[in-house]
Amino acid sequence: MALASRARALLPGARSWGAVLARVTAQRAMSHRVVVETDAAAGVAVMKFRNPPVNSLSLEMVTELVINLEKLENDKTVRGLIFTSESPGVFSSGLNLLDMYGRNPAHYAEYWKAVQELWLRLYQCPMVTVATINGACPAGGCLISMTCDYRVMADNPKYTIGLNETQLGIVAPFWFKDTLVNTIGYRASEISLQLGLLYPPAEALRVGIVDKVVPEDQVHSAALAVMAQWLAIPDHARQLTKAMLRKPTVDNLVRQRDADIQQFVSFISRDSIQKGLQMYLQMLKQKKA
Ligand SMILES: CC/C=C\C/C=C\C/C=C\C=C\CC(=O)SCCNC(=O)CCNC(=O)[C@H](O)C(C)(C)COP(=O)(O)OP(=O)(O)OC[C@H]1O[C@@H](n2cnc3c(N)ncnc32)[C@H](O)[C@@H]1OP(=O)(O)O
Repeated sequence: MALASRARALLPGARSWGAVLARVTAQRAMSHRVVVETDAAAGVAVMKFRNPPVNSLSLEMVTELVINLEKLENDKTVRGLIFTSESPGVFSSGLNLLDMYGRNPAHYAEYWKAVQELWLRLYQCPMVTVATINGACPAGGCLISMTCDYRVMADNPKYTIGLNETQLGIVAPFWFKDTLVNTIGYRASEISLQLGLLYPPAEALRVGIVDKVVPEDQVHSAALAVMAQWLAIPDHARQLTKAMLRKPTVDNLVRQRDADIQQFVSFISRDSIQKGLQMYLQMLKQKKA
């Protein structure tokens, strides 16, 4: 029931329960953009991103993430959750530019509501969450990892992490900013967010946007070791502490969710922003060529 209501909230175009379930089932049947492997004995699940080519957070991917998260939260045997990319090289390229470019306002609103839902769920997740950053991690990818309790990054100078929105000519929403400030502090956020900085591992560790940098072949074992340390703490004490620390930031978005959606739709629909996104997409294509 809870799953269906979540799906209905995320898929407002669907008119009935049947339509909601048919749409979700169809999405699932088409592909699994998220793969979940659970070690019941250890009480740990690993959620792997599988949305080629670059794990962009498309509407479908975001919806699958939310549905899988809700399932895991309802599974009382799972106490810890690790996020990683199934294919090393790109953890996540962030929000899907094609969900923010050349679409209509209804689509932008639906997309933004889903992205909000994902952040709200992740930031308040009662499980211990660890991001195993085994590839590039810009913008929305960085946001996902910053919602986790701990971040382990592979020591590969090709991989960078940060909120680079300004480099695309867009403005990170206030709750992205809040998450960054909570992670690295105010002054570092002023520099990081205005310049749209992407940090390679050593700098990422120095600024505190990740907590540990390890050789690439040890990134998964390091994440498991961190998880074991966190799972040694009694759940109820850790969960209440996490909720207490994060509640003001969560409340800030919950209070103004609809206004935030409207602001996003009006901002992203501007000709100048659409033009900027078009140029950025072209730049990505040219870089490839
Ligand atoms: C006043 C304010 C009010 C409200 C706030 C309003 C608005 C705020 C809005 C939005 C916030 C957005 C946050 C985001 O997450 S935006 C996304 C930012 N992401 C990036 O900048 C990353 C871009 N990508 C890359 O840098 C690279 O692709 C890479 C390092 C991740 C991987 O490099 P590779 O060399 O391995 O791969 P590529 O050849 O570059 O890419 C392959 C393929 O994938 C396409 N692509 C890449 N990233 C994205 C993406 N995020 N979304 C969609 N598609 C993407 C790329 O174009 C290539 O496509 P083709 O194969 O050429 O078709």
